[in-house]
Amino acid sequence: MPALATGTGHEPGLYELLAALPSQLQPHVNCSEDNTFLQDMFGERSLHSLVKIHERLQHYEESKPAPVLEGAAPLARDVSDELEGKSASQDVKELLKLLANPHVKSLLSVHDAVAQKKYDPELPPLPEDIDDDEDSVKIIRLVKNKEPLGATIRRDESTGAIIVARIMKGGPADRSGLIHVGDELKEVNGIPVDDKKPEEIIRILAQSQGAITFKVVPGAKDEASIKEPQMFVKALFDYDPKDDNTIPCKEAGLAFKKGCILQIMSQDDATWWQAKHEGDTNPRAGLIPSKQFQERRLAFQQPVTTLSSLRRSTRRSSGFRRSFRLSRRDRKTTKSMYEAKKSEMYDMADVPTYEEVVPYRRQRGDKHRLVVLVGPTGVGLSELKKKLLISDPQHFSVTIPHTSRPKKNQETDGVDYHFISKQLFETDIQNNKFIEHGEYKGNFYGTSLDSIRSILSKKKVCLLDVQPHLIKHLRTAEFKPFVVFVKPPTVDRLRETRKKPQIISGKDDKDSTKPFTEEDFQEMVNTAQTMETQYSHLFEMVIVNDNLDVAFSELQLALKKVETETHWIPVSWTHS
Ligand SMILES: Nc1ncnc2c1ncn2[C@@H]1O[C@H](COP(=O)(O)OP(=O)(O)OP(=O)(O)O)[C@@H](O)[C@H]1O
Repeated sequence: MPALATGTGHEPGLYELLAALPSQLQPHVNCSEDNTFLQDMFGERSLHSLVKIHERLQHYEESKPAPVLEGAAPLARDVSDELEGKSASQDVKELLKLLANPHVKSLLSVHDAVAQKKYDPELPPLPEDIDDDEDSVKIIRLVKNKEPLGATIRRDESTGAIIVARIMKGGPADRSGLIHVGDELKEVNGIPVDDKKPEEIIRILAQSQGAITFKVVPGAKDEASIKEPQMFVKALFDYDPKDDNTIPCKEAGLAFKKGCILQIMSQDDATWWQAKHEGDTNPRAGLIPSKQFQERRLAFQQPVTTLSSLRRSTRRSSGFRRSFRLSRRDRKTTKSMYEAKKSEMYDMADVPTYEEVVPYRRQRGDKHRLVVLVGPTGVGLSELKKKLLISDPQHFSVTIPHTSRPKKNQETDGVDYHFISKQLFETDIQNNKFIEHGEYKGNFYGTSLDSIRSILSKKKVCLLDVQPHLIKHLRTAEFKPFVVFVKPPTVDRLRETRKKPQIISGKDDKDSTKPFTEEDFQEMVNTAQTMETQYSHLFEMVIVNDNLDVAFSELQLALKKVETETHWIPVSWTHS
C-alpha cells in the first residue's frame, strides 16, 4: 500500500518511498518552516541507514534461509577424531589446527544454536520439594548485574510475610515482567526468607551476582497495570534521597534540583511516586516524595524570615517599582491590591512542591509572554529595561502608569501617565483594575492590568517590574509570565561597580537622588536573599547584575529564546 506513488509503476520499497517523500510532500506544505522540518527529518542519514537495514532484513526473512546442517560442531569434532594421527600431511595438520582453534569452535557452536533455533535460556531444574498444595508458587530466575533489581519489599504486619512492595518502572524486575507488587517472597537462592528481616534479605540480594532464583507466591493482580497518561512536573524544591531518612530505600531515590523537569512514571503509592528526569534515556525510575507527602512535611517548616517582616524592619526599602511611579518612595506609602496577608504566607497552596507542566512554543502571531523582572531596590531593573527598550523600541514596551495627581505642563496624558480623577482611581481600585497601586502625598499611582493587556495586544513584549509577592497573581494563561530575578553581586562587587550611580532620580522625585551607602548595599543583598528564599520557585531565570553589559546580554538572549524555543509552562496556562 504505497502512501505515495513513485511513478515507476511497481510497488516501491520503503527506502525508495522515503527518498521520494520530500519532493512529493512539498506541494502540500504551506509553511516553509514545516517544509524545512520535513526535509530535515526525512533526509536524516541515520533514518536512511535504518530503513536500508530494515529492507535487507526483510529480504532475508522472505528468502527463508535454511541451514545445511544443524550440527556443524559435532561434525568438526568427528572429523578431528577421524584425522587425528592418521596422516602427517601439511594440509591435514593445518585443518586439525584450525578445528582446534577456540574461536572456530565457538563460531561453529553459535552456528548450531542458530540453526537449531535454541535461543531460550536454560532454566534450572525445578526444585523437587514443592508441596502439592503450593501449585501457585512461581520460580523466577533473574540475571543481576551491577544495577539494583528495582524492587522494594516489606513485611506484612498481620501475616509476617515478605511482600514485594514496589517495582521501579523500567528497572530489571519491571523489565522481566515476572515479579509484581503484592507477590509474596518465599526464598532467595534457595534460602527461606520467612524468618528474615527485610534488611537481611536486601543484604543477601546485594551480595548476589549473576543469576538469582526467587521462589514467590503470586499476589492478587496488580490493578495499577492500567496505563497512566504521561505527566511531567517541574520540581519546586531541591531533593537528595541521601538526606531523607523517611525514604524506604535511599539507593532507589531520585535526586533533583529546583527547576528540574521530571516525568512521573507512577503515582500508585500515595507517599512515594516514581519518576525520572525528562529526556533521560535510562528507562529506570527513581522514588521521589509525592506532592501530598512533601506538602505535609514542608508545612511544618515555616520560613525563618519572610519578606514582609524584613520590609517592616528596614529603614528605607523599595517603594513602588518604577513601572508605575517612575521614582522611589517610602515603603509605607505603598499599597497593593494583592498585598500578601499574613495567613497567605503559610497557606498550603503556597508550599512549593511540584507543578504540572507541558511543553509550550509560542506560535507566530501569538501574543508574547509577559516579562516580569523582580529584584531588590537599586539592583538595576530600570537600567535593564531601559537597555532593552533602546535595543528594539518596536519590540519592547513598558506600561504607562496611572495617577490621580494633576498633569504638569510639560507632561502628556497617555505618554507620561494616564491622568485620572481621584474618584475614578478609587473606583478602579475597588474593581481590582490595578496589579499594584499606592498613595504618595495624597495622590494615587498604579499599574493597571489593562495597560499590560494593551501592550500585549499590539504583539509587543511587555516589560514589567513588580514586588515578588504579586507574581502569583500574574501567573495566568493570559499573561504566561516569564519571571526573571535580578540579583545583586556581593557587597564587595557592589562597592566596586556602583561608585557613581545614584539611587534614584525620577521625574517626581528629583531631589531625592543620592549615592549608594554601605547600608544600601547590605540591604540590597539581604533583601535579595530573602526574596530568593521565599519566591525562587517562581523564578524562571536568575541574572546576577554585576557587570551591566553582561547582565543585559544574558537577559536579551534569554528573552529571544523565550520567543522562539519550546519551554515548559504550567498545564493550567494551556486552557484559559
Ligand atoms: N551593573 C551595574 N553596574 C553599575 N551601575 C549599575 C548597574 N546596574 C544598575 N546600576 C546603576 O544603579 C542605579 C540603580 O539602578 P536602577 O535605577 O536600574 O535600579 P532599580 O532596580 O530600577 O531600582 P528601583 O526600581 O527600586 O528604582 C542606577 O544609577 C544604575 O545606573
